Amino acid sequence: MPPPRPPPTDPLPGLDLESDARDRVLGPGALLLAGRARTQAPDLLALVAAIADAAPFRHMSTAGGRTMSVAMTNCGALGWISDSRGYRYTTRDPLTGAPWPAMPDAFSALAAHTAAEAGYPGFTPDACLINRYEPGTRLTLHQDRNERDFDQPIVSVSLGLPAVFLWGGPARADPVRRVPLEHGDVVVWGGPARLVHHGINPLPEGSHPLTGRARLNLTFRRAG
Ligand SMILES: O=C(O)CCC(=O)C(=O)O
Ligand SMILES: [Fe+2]
Repeated sequence: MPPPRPPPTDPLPGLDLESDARDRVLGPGALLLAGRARTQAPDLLALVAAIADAAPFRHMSTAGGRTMSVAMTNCGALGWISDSRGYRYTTRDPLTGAPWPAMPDAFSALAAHTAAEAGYPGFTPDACLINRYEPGTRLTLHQDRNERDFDQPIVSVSLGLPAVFLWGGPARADPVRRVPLEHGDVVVWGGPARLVHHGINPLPEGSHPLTGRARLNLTFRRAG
């Protein structure tokens, strides 16, 4: 049975406001909010498809000359890119020369709401990186550090195939925990956790009713 509709006065219709048994504190400043985007997922995925029509998924290259296995695009005022000159944020899509597609209201509302639930009120993202993983694709351990203000948290939304999130520490050599992420899960990290190393294990083979052989991840940031 579908979940009951929120009353019409709900300012954020469609959001899953309930806590979940899989909710988990990953460490000081970092929370897994399980399933918070599940109800909205079909709408989010339709918005991703519209964004990818204007700004196609592409495999970016690194300064070292490698091609990233994760396919990426962006929406919002700023988009994260990597090329032979390194990592940075741009206002335009280098592939098309056009500004990145606008961030849909449903995206910013979800990010703001889940950030507030995790203890970061007033989060207004200006960048949403959209990652697409296929089975075998991984994201090696890294810190998100191309943003101006590390006081702003990161909000990360998982859609489609499940994945194992690697959650380390501020130092690269810190022990790494394996955190299963499912469709609709939201991870928020900031404050003392803002520069924790994290990554995604190679995606296992599988097929999801909404995304097929893929996992989509939305990473919301205040970049500028
Ligand atoms: O796919 C994920 O869950 C993590 C993505 C990530 O860490 C990033 O894009 O910087
Ligand atoms: Fe990251």
